[in-house]
Amino acid sequence: MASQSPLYIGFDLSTQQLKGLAVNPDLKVEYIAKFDFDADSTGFSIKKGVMTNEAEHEVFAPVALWLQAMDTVLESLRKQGLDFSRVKGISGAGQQHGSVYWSTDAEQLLQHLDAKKSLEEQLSGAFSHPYSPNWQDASTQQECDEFDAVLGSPEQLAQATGSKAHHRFTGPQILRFTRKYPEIYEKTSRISLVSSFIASLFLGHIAPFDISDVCGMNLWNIKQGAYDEKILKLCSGKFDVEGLKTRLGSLYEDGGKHLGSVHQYYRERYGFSADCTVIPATGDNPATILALPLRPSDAMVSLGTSTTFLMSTPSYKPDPATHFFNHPTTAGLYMFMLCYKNGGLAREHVRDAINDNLQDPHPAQPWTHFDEKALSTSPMGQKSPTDLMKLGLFFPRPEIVPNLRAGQWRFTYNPTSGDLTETTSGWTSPADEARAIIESQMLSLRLRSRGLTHSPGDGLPAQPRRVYLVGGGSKNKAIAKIAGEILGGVEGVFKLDIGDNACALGAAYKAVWGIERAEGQTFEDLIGQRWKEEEFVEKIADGYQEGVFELYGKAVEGFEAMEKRVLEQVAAEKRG
Ligand SMILES: Nc1ncnc2c1ncn2[C@@H]1O[C@H](COP(=O)(O)OP(=O)(O)O)[C@@H](O)[C@H]1O
Ligand SMILES: O=C(CO)[C@@H](O)[C@H](O)COP(=O)(O)O
Repeated sequence: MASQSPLYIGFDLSTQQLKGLAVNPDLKVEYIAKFDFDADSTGFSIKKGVMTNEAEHEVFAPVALWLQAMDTVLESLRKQGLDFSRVKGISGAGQQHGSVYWSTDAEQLLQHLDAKKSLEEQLSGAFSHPYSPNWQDASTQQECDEFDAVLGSPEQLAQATGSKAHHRFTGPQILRFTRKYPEIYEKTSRISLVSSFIASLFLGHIAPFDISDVCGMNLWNIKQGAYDEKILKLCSGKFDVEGLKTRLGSLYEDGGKHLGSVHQYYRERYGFSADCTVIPATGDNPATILALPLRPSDAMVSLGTSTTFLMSTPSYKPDPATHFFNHPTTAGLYMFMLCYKNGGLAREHVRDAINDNLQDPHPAQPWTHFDEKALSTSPMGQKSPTDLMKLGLFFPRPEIVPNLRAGQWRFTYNPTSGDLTETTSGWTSPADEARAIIESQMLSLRLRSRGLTHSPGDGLPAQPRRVYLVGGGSKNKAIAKIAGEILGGVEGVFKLDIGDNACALGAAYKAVWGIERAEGQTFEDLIGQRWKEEEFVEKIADGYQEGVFELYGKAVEGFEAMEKRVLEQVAAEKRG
């Protein structure tokens, strides 16, 4: 009977919520539950899932919040009627780079979980530090400078680890931790990523890192398939390098590795069966590319709190401006990524300003006015082809690409003469900014991904075959339309049937593959065979449109010049 078929659970522990969903072997979602950190938690002074210490540019999240979320999501799945004895595999997706610091009691506490108590009640003593640095943290400039120098240059660090040093990457974060909290570091038995933290909860002991998510630490030499000794030496600070190695632990190449059975706690408390196996949880972005059998010519744009641009590719071409990770399931493939801090929250700032300006601060549909403004403004704000283009950067938080302080900059650009002027004249704020912020974000993606796209033939310009939108913002048709105009996509812009749950879905598919694969069968092969295109994806906007795509090609040149100008200005400010 279909209702007795196995189930596979995928969790997504992201910035603003925990989601858990269960799929059957046909890849169909049967159950889904969500815990919104701000709306549903009790006892934490968080905003948008995090806490901040502005003075030191720190952003962090309480680990106990995630335990409360896990208790609640499991309970909610049970209340929906999920029969946990059907679950054969569990995997997860964690916000990338965040680190969890386990106490010396952690293994004991995890091993002896008491089914009568919640996780939150009994794991408070399992952490040497109650907080996990969040990917939005910008406190590690000094450590990043040291990481960028350790192999000679940022280029060489990128060549070895897939990325130059970034504030949020776990290596620089650990080095700062050894300096800010040396006594706590000494009392830390193990360090997990958010992904391996999820797996640890279900295994009842501390799980190894995942082969893809480990690439978000600036510690793993991707080509050598090992930690880089020189970098580990730097990262251990004044402590010994062997101690750091113990805290990090070893890992498996195989993303479908059977880590062990679900812990007794879950069998007693929820009715899981002993043959439910834990498969390594990965990062939220690597999990997102597992939500469909992605082809190397496709692009995914994840419109979550961060905006990320993802491609699966056989080529390893590291560059300080981008990221390469091991592919989460398939040896020989890599994940290419761009990541922006100013994604969803930056768009919300413009949305709120527009709503306030219309004296409708809380409309029933919060995005209606934003969408209407975005769609009624012409591309680049040009009413006629001879008008100047409007270009801007909208960064309420310090940005990663390019590495710039928080701020807003507005320009006009003459695509014929190349004249670029910093001015607000001609701008109607905030109305013009709805289209301008989407254009700004998409132009940056097009600028930085052009080396990886190819012509689809018929004399067409280089562009993706398809653009898939996922994450909270993928519900927005105005964003989808403008994304298609700028990024192209010969077949169009698509959304997954459950677009804002893509990373939980990718994690669940990873569990399906980990358990059901035949000897040597790849993820793409297994998921490809079960994938039902017409049921799982929906075309939401046109992609390549002749004329508009080329107009935005000119805008990309202006955008590149604008970023260069702003970077020079900000560098001059710093010099005083
Ligand atoms: N209709 C919409 N239009 C545009 N953005 C939206 C819409 N609905 C939700 N969002 C955005 O989605 C973001 C959350 O996305 P989600 O993928 O759930 O987040 P995360 O995984 O980072 O926790 C919010 O910041 C919000 O701005
Ligand atoms: O830092 C990165 C990727 O490098 C972020 O993408 C985090 O992985 C958090 O993602 P969301 O919470 O926005 O999904």
